[in-house]
Amino acid sequence: MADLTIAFFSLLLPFFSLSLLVFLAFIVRPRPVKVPIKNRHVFITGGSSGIGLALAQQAASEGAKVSILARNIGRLEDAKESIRLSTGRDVAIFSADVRDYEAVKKAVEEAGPIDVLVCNQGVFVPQELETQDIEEIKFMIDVNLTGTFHLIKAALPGMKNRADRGPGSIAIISSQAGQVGIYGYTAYSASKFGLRGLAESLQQEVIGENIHVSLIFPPDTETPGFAEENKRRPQLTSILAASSGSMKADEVAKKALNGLKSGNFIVPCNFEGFFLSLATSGLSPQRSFLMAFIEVIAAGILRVVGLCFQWNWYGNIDKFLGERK
Ligand SMILES: NC(=O)C1=CN([C@@H]2O[C@H](COP(=O)(O)OP(=O)(O)OC[C@H]3O[C@@H](n4cnc5c(N)ncnc54)[C@H](OP(=O)(O)O)[C@@H]3O)[C@@H](O)[C@H]2O)C=CC1
Ligand SMILES: CCCCCCCCCCCCCCCC(=O)[C@@H](N)CO
Repeated sequence: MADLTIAFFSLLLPFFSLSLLVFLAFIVRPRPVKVPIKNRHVFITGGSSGIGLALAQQAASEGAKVSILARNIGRLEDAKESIRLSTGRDVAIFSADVRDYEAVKKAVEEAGPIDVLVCNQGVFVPQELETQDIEEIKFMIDVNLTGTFHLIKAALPGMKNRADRGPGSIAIISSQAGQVGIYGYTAYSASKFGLRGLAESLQQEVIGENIHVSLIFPPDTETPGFAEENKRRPQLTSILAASSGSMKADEVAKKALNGLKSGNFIVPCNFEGFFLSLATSGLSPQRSFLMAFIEVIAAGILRVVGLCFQWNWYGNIDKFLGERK
């Protein structure tokens, strides 16, 4: 018996692991790719604040030609000035509301063919569904989800005709609330989960054009938008979201930029996010056979870890509701 156990661990286990690795190396699709940004046109929505502004700053400092889009022209001008001061480079600014398809189309056409489109604009007003206004629910779906449809549809014709024909990228900023539902985020989570369906389907449609889709999943991030959110966030939302800690906008932007340059489909931003992405890998495309290997090996145990998180969250909800009664 002991001999068999030794044989299993010393011979069979390495053999099976190696076979799995080789198998995955052959089958993972799409193939790995690198998306350069130097001297290329990077178009970032929501680029006047928070994560989008940090992205614009970093892309500009890496030598990209950057365009940013948002509604408020004053804040766009401030962003342009601060990027010029910190990087010495000029960014083009476009004022438009992503909910207005014609306005988006006009801005995108004026900006010229895009190599890397970053859909980062987003609004988040957490509240329990029962008390949240229908208008606010639609607002989140319209800006976060429908707005992203508008952008991609407007940008695709130009992207297909991009000057250098090199690998292009469409990067979408989701949220960890787009990987797991969290109390107070019914509308917001729905808008962010929707982006995943959009991204998974879109990747199959644009792979033939050498365009690569990335979905970025940040945890709570210190931004002007987050400061606003905190003024009215349900306490339970904050308690559950704290399971994943918080990051600075610069750190998230760095992860997002590295993720899209590596052509990764799923881009986690922190330690917890890495495990959350493994636990929710589902049927998403995976370019790296090593990551695919980790996903396969970790699947069972991560389901147990995920259930422990749910146990903890429902415990918190129970406690909180008990205290309120
Ligand atoms: N901060 C966080 O905790 C987290 C944020 N995220 C996501 O990251 C993204 C950026 O968030 P963050 O940096 O915090 O946000 P901010 O609120 O700081 O900035 C939002 C940006 O989006 C623009 N924007 C908002 N609405 C529209 C619109 N209708 N049309 C065009 N532009 C618009 C804003 O400009 P203007 O108002 O002038 O239009 C601004 O430039 C969002 O998608 C968010 O969901 C994900 C996880 C965590
Ligand atoms: C199996 C392993 C599990 C690992 C841990 C899971 C932790 C999940 C926490 C989810 C937090 C959601 C924060 C959303 C932030 C956001 O989008 C708002 N600030 C609005 O912008």
